[in-house]
Amino acid sequence: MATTVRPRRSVLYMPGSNARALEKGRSLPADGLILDLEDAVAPDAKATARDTIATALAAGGYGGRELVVRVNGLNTPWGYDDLRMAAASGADAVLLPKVESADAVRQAEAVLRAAGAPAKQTIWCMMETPLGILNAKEIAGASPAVGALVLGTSDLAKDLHAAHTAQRLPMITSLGLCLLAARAYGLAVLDGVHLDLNDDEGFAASCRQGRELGFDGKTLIHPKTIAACNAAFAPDAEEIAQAHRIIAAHAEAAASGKGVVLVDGKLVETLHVENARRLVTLAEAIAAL
Ligand SMILES: CC(C)(COP(=O)(O)OP(=O)(O)OC[C@H]1O[C@@H](n2cnc3c(N)ncnc32)[C@H](O)[C@@H]1OP(=O)(O)O)[C@@H](O)C(=O)NCCC(=O)NCCSC(=O)C[C@H](O)C(=O)O
Ligand SMILES: [Mg+2]
Repeated sequence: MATTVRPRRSVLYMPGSNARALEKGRSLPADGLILDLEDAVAPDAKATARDTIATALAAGGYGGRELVVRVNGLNTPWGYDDLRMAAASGADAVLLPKVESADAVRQAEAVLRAAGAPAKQTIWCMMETPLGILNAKEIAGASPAVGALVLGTSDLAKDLHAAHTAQRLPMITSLGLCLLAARAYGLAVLDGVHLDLNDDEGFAASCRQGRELGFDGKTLIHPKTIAACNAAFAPDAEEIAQAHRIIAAHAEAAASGKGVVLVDGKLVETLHVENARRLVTLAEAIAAL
């Protein structure tokens, strides 16, 4: 199954009610920006924030950053208007909050398409309730329009009555189920936010853990965390060099009729070459940003 190679190392939430943040997003080194209408925006500010986001996206200037609008749910007074604005906004994707079923995805998709959303606009799903996590597979496969699963570990911890711990053990089952569902359907998958902005060490550890688990990147709440996140989710120079060694050694072995070869003492088969190619492609995409 094809896996995305678009870099999504760092994806920053920006409250739609904060015009300064939306302006700042044009120059921040995040791979993606989530222009938020949901939890970061107070009820009284929702309608104004919707207009602010529409105006900011129409003005452009965001370069190659992937632009995502997080809407309110269709069970709220704002959901339909949010989806209609997002459909016409030029955003690359629309992020649905608290998704719990394939039907919820299809209902939102119908509203988007009726409002003229372009076919290339994808749907991202917040995975942040116990029922949503249990239905991760049906949500991931709900429609070809689904492009990514995004972990909402704050809402999830609340609903699970779980603690935010350094090792994130209370989250591991949910993270794993979402990763399985995303990879099974060839989707991108992004880790949740780290809430403590004074905890650089804990943030770095959660990035490392997220990458080791297989996440494409992490969602963020503050610009000061972007650089560390980008570094954590990018292959480093040694990984890239090793990937090239694997590709070259396997090609040489194949030319002499062998299917396997040792590189740095480790067995290399076709599957390792596929992984090495994915890594090199990602590194090239990052370098091209
Ligand atoms: C957390 C904040 C409220 C802190 O804001 P502030 O006090 O303004 O921070 P600073 O003074 O340190 O800001 C320095 C400059 O950076 C800009 N800034 C800050 N945050 C952002 C941002 N997110 N995007 C863009 N720019 C930002 C400030 O404007 C300052 O700029 P300058 O004027 O040039 O000095 C704030 O960071 C914030 O609001 N963060 C986002 C919060 C948010 O979106 N929360 C909702 C998403 S998280 C979530 O819901 C996850 C999920 O659903 C779940 O359940 O887990
Ligand atoms: Mg949430």
